[in-house]
Amino acid sequence: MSRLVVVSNRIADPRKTAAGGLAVALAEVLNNTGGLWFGWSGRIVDQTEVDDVHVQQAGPVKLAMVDLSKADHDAFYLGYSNGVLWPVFHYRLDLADFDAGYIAGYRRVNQLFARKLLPLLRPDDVIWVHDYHLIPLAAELRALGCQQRIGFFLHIPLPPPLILAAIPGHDWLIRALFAYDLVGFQSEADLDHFARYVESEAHAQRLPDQRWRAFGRTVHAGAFPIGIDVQEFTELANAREAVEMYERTKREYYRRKLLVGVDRLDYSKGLPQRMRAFREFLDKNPDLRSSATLIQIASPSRENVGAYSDLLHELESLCGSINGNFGDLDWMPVRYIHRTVARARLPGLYKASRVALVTPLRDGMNLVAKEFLAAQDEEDPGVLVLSRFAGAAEQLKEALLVNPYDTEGTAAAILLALQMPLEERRERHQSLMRNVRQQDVHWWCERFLAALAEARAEEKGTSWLRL
Ligand SMILES: O=P(O)(O)OC[C@H]1O[C@H](O[C@H]2O[C@H](CO)[C@@H](O)[C@H](O)[C@H]2O)[C@H](O)[C@@H](O)[C@@H]1O
Ligand SMILES: O=c1ccn([C@@H]2O[C@H](COP(=O)(O)OP(=O)(O)O)[C@@H](O)[C@H]2O)c(=O)[nH]1
Repeated sequence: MSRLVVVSNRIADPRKTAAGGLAVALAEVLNNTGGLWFGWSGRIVDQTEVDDVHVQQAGPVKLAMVDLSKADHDAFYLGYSNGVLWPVFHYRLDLADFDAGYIAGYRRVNQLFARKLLPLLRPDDVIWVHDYHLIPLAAELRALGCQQRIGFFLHIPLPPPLILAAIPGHDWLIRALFAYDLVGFQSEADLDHFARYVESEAHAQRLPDQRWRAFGRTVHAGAFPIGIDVQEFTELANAREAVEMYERTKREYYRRKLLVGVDRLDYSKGLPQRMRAFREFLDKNPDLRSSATLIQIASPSRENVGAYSDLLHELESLCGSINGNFGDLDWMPVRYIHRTVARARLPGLYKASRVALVTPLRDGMNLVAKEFLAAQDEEDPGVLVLSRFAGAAEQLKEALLVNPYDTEGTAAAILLALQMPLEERRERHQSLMRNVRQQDVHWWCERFLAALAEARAEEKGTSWLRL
């Protein structure tokens, strides 16, 4: 069996449960193959100290990490990855900062990753690169002579061709994808955008079996929706921290029906739109006012990127005005928490809630939607209100699907969710859980790696790949 090499910007120690489902799923394959996980250490150091690779053993898995200088981190992570690619890939051209200096930092860090990874590779390794930070990595590796099989998975959406084409140098970026043997997306919609882009902008030829040929190379592409580790999450739900959280929340809110939202504080998550919909619901349903409370966890994220601090102020002001206008001495409609809540406690909060509001304006997948479902008591389950623009909506069709831009429509769905009879809640939850269980993170991992094993690198030439 070939050794698996995973490359991602962030690395999580796969032995720690707090690391999450992705780390657990990757840990399983990495453990079985004595694999290697390569990425950024999370440390910012002086330019003169950048050269070292820190290697650490985590059970049978080797973690290899590089540090970044402040200039590289700012241009690569804050600048190009999160100031250009993140907003554009989430359809937010208005928030993109096309500073010409960022791309050089993005290329520099991808070249650094390639240079540092190459000596650690073995001839029969299979390499799996994750996410938008590392799109040109395979091309950089190929330029250094790397012949191994390389797959890429994009965790965020891929927008339609004309949005993608607004990125200066978009052709360079997408051409770099042809250095991979397999490119995976979260949804059929993303795959369709890829096909349309490469056929119209790069004049790629569509071949049978989801293969596209351009720039003298053939790439396989497919939709591989990511799931959660249901067993790991169930164990987390039965552990002390989650049980305590459940009991405390139930005790504190025994007179209320709880709605819950758990998101990074990110403009893609539709938080102001969600608050406006909740305000509309309160406004239209005065009789239900004091019986519904929304707990919104907004976990701090990318605070050095301008668009994120604007969002923070907008959200704080909305929550303040809702509580000011609708609250009473014994009831606050919104409990807004601008802090990261430990993953171990979340199942307790989900289980204590009657409704989850997962209403992003765009989302690659959204794992919170699946975690909420997995944490429910199947005899008395809560209801998932889900944006039709989350990748998860392609799979979770029995949720209450909403358009988050439609304030009245979302407010109506909140009412429906709060009043849904037990029988219907059970039926919906049962069919949703069939999907969550079947298409879990192990299914995702196995399908991607099986497709990568089958994907034949049809050309070994590398000269054109010099980006
Ligand atoms: O590393 P950060 O900048 O702090 O951001 C955290 C992660 O956010 C993104 O998550 C995406 O992947 C999820 C799993 O596939 C998916 O459910 C979600 O819809 C996506 O937004 C990002 O893609 C990761 O690289 C970041 O580490
Ligand atoms: O305060 C928080 C907020 C989120 N999460 C976890 O972070 C992940 C968020 O993943 P999702 O796919 O929903 O969105 P992303 O943040 O990756 O865009 C989920 O596993 C959540 O349980 C957490 O542990 N604590």
